[in-house]
Amino acid sequence: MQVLVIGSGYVGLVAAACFAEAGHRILGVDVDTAKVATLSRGESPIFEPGLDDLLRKHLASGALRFTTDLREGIATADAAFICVGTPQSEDGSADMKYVLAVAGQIGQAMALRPMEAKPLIVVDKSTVPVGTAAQVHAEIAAHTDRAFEVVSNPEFLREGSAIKDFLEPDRVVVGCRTDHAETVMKGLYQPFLDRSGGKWFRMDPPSAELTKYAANAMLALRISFINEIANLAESVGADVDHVKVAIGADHRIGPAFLNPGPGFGGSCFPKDLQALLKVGREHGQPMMTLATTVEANRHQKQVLLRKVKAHFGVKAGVPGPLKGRRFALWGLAFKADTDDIRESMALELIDGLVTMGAEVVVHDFAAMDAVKAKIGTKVRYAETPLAACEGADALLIATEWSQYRHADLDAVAKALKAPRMFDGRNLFRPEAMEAKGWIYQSLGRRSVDGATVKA
Ligand SMILES: NC(=O)C1=CN([C@@H]2O[C@H](COP(=O)(O)OP(=O)(O)OC[C@H]3O[C@@H](n4cnc5c(N)ncnc54)[C@H](O)[C@@H]3O)[C@@H](O)[C@H]2O)C=CC1
Ligand SMILES: O=C(O)[C@H]1O[C@H](OP(=O)(O)OP(=O)(O)OC[C@H]2O[C@@H](n3ccc(=O)[nH]c3=O)[C@H](O)[C@@H]2O)[C@H](O)[C@@H](O)[C@@H]1O
Repeated sequence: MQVLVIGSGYVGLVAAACFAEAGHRILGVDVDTAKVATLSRGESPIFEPGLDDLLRKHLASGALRFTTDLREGIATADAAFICVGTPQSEDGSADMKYVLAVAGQIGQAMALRPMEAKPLIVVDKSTVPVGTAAQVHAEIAAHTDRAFEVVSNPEFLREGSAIKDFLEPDRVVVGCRTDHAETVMKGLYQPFLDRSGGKWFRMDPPSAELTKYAANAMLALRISFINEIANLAESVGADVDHVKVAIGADHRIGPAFLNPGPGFGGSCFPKDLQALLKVGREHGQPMMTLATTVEANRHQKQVLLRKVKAHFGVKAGVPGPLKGRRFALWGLAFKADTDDIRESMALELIDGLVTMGAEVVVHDFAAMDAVKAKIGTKVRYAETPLAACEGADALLIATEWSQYRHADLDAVAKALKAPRMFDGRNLFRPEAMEAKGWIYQSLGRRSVDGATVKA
């Protein structure tokens, strides 16, 4: 099949590369000329494991090409995927201006399609509020009398494992009204479902649109829940590692996605929660669990800072004890295996520490450039995890890069002024740290220096 993928960000690039891998001919489109030039040279503008290889492979084979002009591919395309951003507007709702702009461009370009061509399947893959398929339909129809159908096909990939998630999906959700649309979509996705044994769900477009928000909201809620259990575990002398494994063994709960952390971030959970809250308000259906999840996450994003302040004896409004101290910070991305720092808790931590007069030396395996571009010389940047620790009063861990888990802790202890760690990802076990003589605080387990801090 011939497919246009409009928007070459995390979702569009991964979709383009994976559809090319499945044997389709893909034209990737982006308004950003620099990005298109980079991509056309076979370089990925984002860090995503496995993406570079697929891009290079299919640029070389000719299955994949990039352009700034969607008109180049519209005449012969079977489907056009809209994968542009839907950022948060000031009132919390999803900003639809990029999606609707693309719909308008598709509408205008439709004149290039032969009258007798099969209906173009226009696919909303961006995360969009319920009713968007109808809006996109109206926008395209305003410009053309050629046949098309708008389909909702939300994307569930995670950054850092995006290629695998796309090639081996748990499920594919397609909101469509006709069998032709379902046939085209199945033609694209069946190879992936064959590989993963994933499920196919056909439904109406509004249900597909709501499915996406419901999935992200449920996951966000789950994380906030385990974070609260972790905070409570510290206060009552329980160990969240035991609790999460035991509750996860109930098949109704399941073991995945139950790791306490320093608050969820990223480009999607925070904005999608706000968008769903807004939809609820608009329809007189307050989403109370979600409002609480947002609050709980705001609180959780301060968890490491609270622990540091308590440990060093910062009293309310008197930041003195942190003035002049140096902290090593491992991890800047909102999670491991990505360069994405959108809504990353590490940035809030840096802010808090610097405001109180501390110096922060940071390290990350992929997100240093993004942080440099955002906050410049507010922090110092270290080439290696160990270098970040030289002369620091403590090591803070915000991102769970596996390399950190395998670091030489004896060398790290030597580099620090004192072997002191605040671990926001529970990379190590308290007993092991105790045996090595560390002062160690983590989430939902006992503190090794005995100074358990209320979260
Ligand atoms: N990042 C993720 O992990 C996931 C994102 N999503 C959703 O997918 C959508 C896209 O997200 P990302 O890929 O992260 O966004 P992104 O911001 O990385 O990429 C969007 C791309 O669209 C391009 N663009 C904007 N207007 C355009 C136009 N008129 N024509 C062509 N290109 C245009 C931008 O230049 C940019 O390269 C959002 O709605 C997001 O919520 C869904 C699942 C996962
Ligand atoms: O709509 C989206 O954009 C995507 O949002 C999330 O994917 P992503 O944001 O890439 O990352 P996740 O792995 O879900 O992590 C989100 C946040 O939750 C945190 N998290 C995750 C899992 C966990 O057990 N504990 C935890 O604190 C992560 O550290 C991170 O800050 C969803 O998992 C994807 O299914 C969805 O497609």
